[in-house]
Amino acid sequence: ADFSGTWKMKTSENFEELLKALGVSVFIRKIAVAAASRPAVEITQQGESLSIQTSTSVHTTHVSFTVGQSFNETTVDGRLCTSTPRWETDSKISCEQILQKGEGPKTAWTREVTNDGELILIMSAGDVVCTRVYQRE
Ligand SMILES: C=C1C2=C(C[C@@]1(C)C/C=C/C(C)=C/C(=O)O)C(C)(C)CCC2
Repeated sequence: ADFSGTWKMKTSENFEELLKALGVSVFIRKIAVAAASRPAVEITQQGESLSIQTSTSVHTTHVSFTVGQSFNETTVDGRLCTSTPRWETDSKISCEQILQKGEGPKTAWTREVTNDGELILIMSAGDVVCTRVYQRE
């Protein structure tokens, strides 16, 4: 599947609960929830390699990875981790994360392009699951 595109978020569920599960303070959570309510997501994909830029008013992340190869990124609450993305189906990437330092709930994400051209991001922390749906601009 092709993840490339400029994506705007349509719905988000449990984002604040996800940050809470990760121990983010209520003050920072309020900033993150407000900023993350209007993300600009830019994805370019060449074969197995993806580059994902996620911009908000207070924080922009940029990751590049090749499916099947581990890479360093940060968890959604900003902690360094080693991520291992794999194809779960030919249109869904599942990525397990291992914190590089310290302890915390198990985190992971999946990104999937659906048949009707939406992008679904699922982020988990322990048993809390956040679902965000994007549409191409
Ligand atoms: C604004 C965010 C902030 C934080 C994380 C982030 C970056 C959350 C945004 C995530 C998005 C926009 C995900 C997506 O939709 O892919 C921190 C808690 C580190 C600090 C406060 C601001």
